[in-house]
Amino acid sequence: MNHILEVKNLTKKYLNKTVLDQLSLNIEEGKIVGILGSNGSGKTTLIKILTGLLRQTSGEVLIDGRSVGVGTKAVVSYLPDRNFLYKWMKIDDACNLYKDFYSDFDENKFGELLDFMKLEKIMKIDTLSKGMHEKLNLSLVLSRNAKLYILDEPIAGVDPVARDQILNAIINNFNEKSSMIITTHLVRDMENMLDDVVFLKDGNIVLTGNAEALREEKGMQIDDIYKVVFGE
Ligand SMILES: Nc1ncnc2c1ncn2[C@@H]1O[C@H](COP(=O)(O)OP(=O)(O)OP(=O)(O)O)[C@@H](O)[C@H]1O
Repeated sequence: MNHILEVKNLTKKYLNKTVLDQLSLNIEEGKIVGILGSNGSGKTTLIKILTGLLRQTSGEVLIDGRSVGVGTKAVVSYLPDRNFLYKWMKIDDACNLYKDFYSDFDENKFGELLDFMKLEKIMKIDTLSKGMHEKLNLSLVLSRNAKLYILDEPIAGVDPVARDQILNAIINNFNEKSSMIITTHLVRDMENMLDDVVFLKDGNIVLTGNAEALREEKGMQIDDIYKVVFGE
């Protein structure tokens, strides 16, 4: 069994505050893994370390067998939890930016995803609604032929119809030779697409496993387990 991601004893401190505490985690190739946690549990901090935007205080992260750096950034396609495109752009400019930046960007796939999302290349970024922004960002990220996709809160703040469309796009475009990490606290909407789940609480993994096995073991949906773990 190959691991696309290996995290060993990962700790991140901001001054004296420990945000990730000796975290260890392996993710197998071909899996969609949900990192589930309430606000402030450390999800975005973990993702930023995996994508090289933040440096850990201690511990090791290997992606596809390599430490985080230029090499791993080339094989990771990352959807941040905020908009990353310039307001003056049209969707077509965003497409060209991605094409220039990432050799694995598939323009045809991007065109198909835009059609699916009912977006057009002539649209200006600053006229898009929040849901349309999320759909565009996701279309760009999914159009790369990456080994690992990391989606930070892909459906936060979008309406239920847009949510379904986004989830369908993720499921339909997931290539089983790649792997995906999705952070969310909207567990009910996402649990059916997750192979494995990791519950992150105050910087610690408090529960992890195969989603189906956990449902059987606990006799509950992952969403209900989440409510028990996080006391909602
Ligand atoms: N630059 C920083 N300096 C100090 N503390 C920080 C910094 N960034 C994050 N934190 C703290 O680290 C903790 C974890 O934050 P993080 O953003 O990783 O959580 P999260 O699980 O992604 O939460 P959310 O769901 O709200 O995005 C929080 O308590 C936050 O206040």
